Amino acid sequence: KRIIQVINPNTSRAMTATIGAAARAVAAADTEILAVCPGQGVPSIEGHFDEAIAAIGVLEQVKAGRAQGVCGHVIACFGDPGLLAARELAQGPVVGIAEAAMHMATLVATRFSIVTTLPRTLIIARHLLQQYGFEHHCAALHAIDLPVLALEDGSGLAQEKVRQRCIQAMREDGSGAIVLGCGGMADLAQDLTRELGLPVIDGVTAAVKMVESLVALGLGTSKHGDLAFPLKKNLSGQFESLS
Ligand SMILES: NC(=O)NC1=NC(=O)NC1=O
Repeated sequence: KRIIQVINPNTSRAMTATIGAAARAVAAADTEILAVCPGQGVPSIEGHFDEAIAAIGVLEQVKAGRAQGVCGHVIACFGDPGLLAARELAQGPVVGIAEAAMHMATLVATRFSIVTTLPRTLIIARHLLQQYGFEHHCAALHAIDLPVLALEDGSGLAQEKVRQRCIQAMREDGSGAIVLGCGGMADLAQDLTRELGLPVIDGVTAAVKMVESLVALGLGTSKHGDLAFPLKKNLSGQFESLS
């Protein structure tokens, strides 16, 4: 059995459970999913400040996962917080859910739309599109204008807003696929794909299958160059455990 660590970078246990369940639903029979979140940090990630805080928890979880012998890691927040830093720490592959969903969307459609949570996180998705080279593949970005944790409040309001936004995007954007822009939306993709009749892609499940593929191909994070293990130095205070 191989173990894939799926890290929810925020501290919401309910969202960690949603993410873990989505990952397990697609994992191969010989893949065990270890769904985790930081013990301390930020309850939801909705901006640059939250991402900076969450990145430390991601690194701590990657280090813990390595000690537990996981074969790869998923960063299950649509900002892919701490992705490159995590790759320096990791031996196995590290895949963020934004990059995973975007890559998958480009394989099934010439252009895709993104539906995410708060408008202030749209710039983060735009930055990732530029960083990953997908800005010409993304036709439009939309926000449901609800906070991330509205997805876990049990009312179904956020889920209905996501559905409405996806229907609008399908009608107006000229996109062939839609990317769900939050780890907490992971359980919506299959039903929306079926109802709307176009690929609605969740990054958690996409990332799990990409990590399985990378591991199957013997591809871990390259340690040749800038993703080599961090330079040895004395980290102080709360960062000592990351040495
Ligand atoms: N755009 C987002 O909603 N990003 C996210 N914040 C979280 O806390 N989890 C996400 O996926």
